[in-house]
Amino acid sequence: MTDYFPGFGNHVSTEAVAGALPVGRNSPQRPAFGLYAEQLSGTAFTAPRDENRRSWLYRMRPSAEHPPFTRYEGAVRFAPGTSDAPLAPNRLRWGPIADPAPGTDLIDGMTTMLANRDPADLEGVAVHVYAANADMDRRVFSDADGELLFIPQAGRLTLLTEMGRIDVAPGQIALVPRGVRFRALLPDGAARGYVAENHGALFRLPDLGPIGANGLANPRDFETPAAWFEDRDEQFEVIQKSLGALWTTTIDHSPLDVVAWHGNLAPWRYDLSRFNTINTVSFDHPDPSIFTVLTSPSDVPGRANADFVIFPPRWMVAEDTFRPPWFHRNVMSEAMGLIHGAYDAKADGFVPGGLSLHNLMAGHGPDVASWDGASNAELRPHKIDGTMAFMVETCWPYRPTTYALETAQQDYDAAWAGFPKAKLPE
Ligand SMILES: O=C(O)Cc1cc(O)ccc1O
Ligand SMILES: [Fe+2]
Repeated sequence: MTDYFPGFGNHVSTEAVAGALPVGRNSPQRPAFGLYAEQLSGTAFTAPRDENRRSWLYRMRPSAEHPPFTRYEGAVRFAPGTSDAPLAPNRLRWGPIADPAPGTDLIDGMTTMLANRDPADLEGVAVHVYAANADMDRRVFSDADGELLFIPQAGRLTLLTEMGRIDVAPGQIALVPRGVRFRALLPDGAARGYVAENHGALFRLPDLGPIGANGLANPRDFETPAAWFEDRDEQFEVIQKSLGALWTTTIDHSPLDVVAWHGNLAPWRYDLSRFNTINTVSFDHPDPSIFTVLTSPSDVPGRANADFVIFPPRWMVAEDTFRPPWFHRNVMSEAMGLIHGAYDAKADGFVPGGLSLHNLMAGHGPDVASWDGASNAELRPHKIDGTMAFMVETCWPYRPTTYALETAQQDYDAAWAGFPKAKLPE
C-alpha cells in the first residue's frame, strides 16, 4: 500500500478499505458499507479552478454528530489573544520556552507568541511554539481558524489526521489543512517546535519567474498520506480553535474514521533538505524572497499574507560582497526561528527553539560580531552548513501575546550597540 503520494496539490484518490471510495461520483445514494460522504472545502465553492481546493471524505459517522462545544479551559498559553497595549517599536527576541509539566500533550503544550489580524478576517498569521511530552490519546484537535504549518525543532511528531498518518521529524515540515482533525503522538517521548497558523489564502508554491520551471521547493517532494483510520468506540474529546478561542466537546468515537477520500485539499509533509537553494554566483546578497518555500498571497499583488522562508545550508561565493543579511528596514514584518545550528547574522543569543521579531520598519541586520567577522573575512567559497533557520514574513505587523512580551530577552538591542562610526575623508 502506498504510504504517501508525491506532489503538491494533486488530486488524490485513496481508500484504506477496498471498495470504500465511490467510483465516478462524489455522493452516491448509499455509499459503500454505510459510510457517510462529506465535502471538506478549503476554498469557496466558486474559487477559480486553479485555486479551488476541496476533498470528499467517506467516514464511519458524519462529523456533524457532536454535542455543543463549551470553552476549553486548558492550554492557557494557546490563543489567549494578543496584548492590547500600544506596542513599542522594539526588536524582540526569545529563548526556548521552559520544559512543560509531565503529561503535557501538543495542544496543552502550545504557546502563542505572535499574531496579527483577526482570524475572522480570513487573513493574517500567528506564530506558536510548542513543547510537549505526552501523546494525545482519546483527544483530537482541529483549527477552524486556519491551516497549521508544523516546523519541528526537536523530536518527531506522528500526526494522525482524518486524512492519513504523517511522520515528521526536525528538518521536515508538515501541514494540516483548516478544520482537519488530528491527534499527535511523540515517538521520541518529547517534542518541541513551531507552528505557523495561516488564516489567509492557502499556502502554495511561489511563482518562479525567470528562475524557470524548476527550483526552490519542487512539487514532487511534497508527500500526502494515504487514507488511514481508527475504529474506536470510546470517549474522544474534540478541541477546536474557532474565532481565536479554544472550545471542547466529547463524542463517543474517534473522529479519525475516514476510510477513504479523494480530492486536492489534504495534509502533506516536506523535507527541507530537498529545497533547491538559489542565490548569487556574482555579487550581492539577493532579497531573502529567493528562499521562499511557500507563500500565502494577500489581495495586493506581490505582498504576501505570509511567506515561509528558510535559510538552509548553502555555498556562499559572492565576490566583493558583505555576505550575511545586510542592514535593512522592511515594510513587511519578520518572525524568525531556528531549527538547528547558528544563523549567519547573529553570533549569540539566537538559539534553536528561540524566536525573534523584527516588525515593520524595525532597523535590523547583523549584530556587531557578525558584521565585524563578515567585513573582515577572506572571501573564498564558503559552505554555510549544519544550520536551518526560517522566517514567517507577513504584510500585517505582528502583535506579541502578553506572555511573549513578559518573556522577551531584556538586552536584545545590545546586539546592535557599539558599531564604529564611519570615517569620512577630512
Ligand atoms: O532579517 C533577517 O535576518 C532575514 C533576512 C535575510 C536576508 O539575507 C535579507 C533580509 C532579511 O530580512
Ligand atoms: Fe530581516
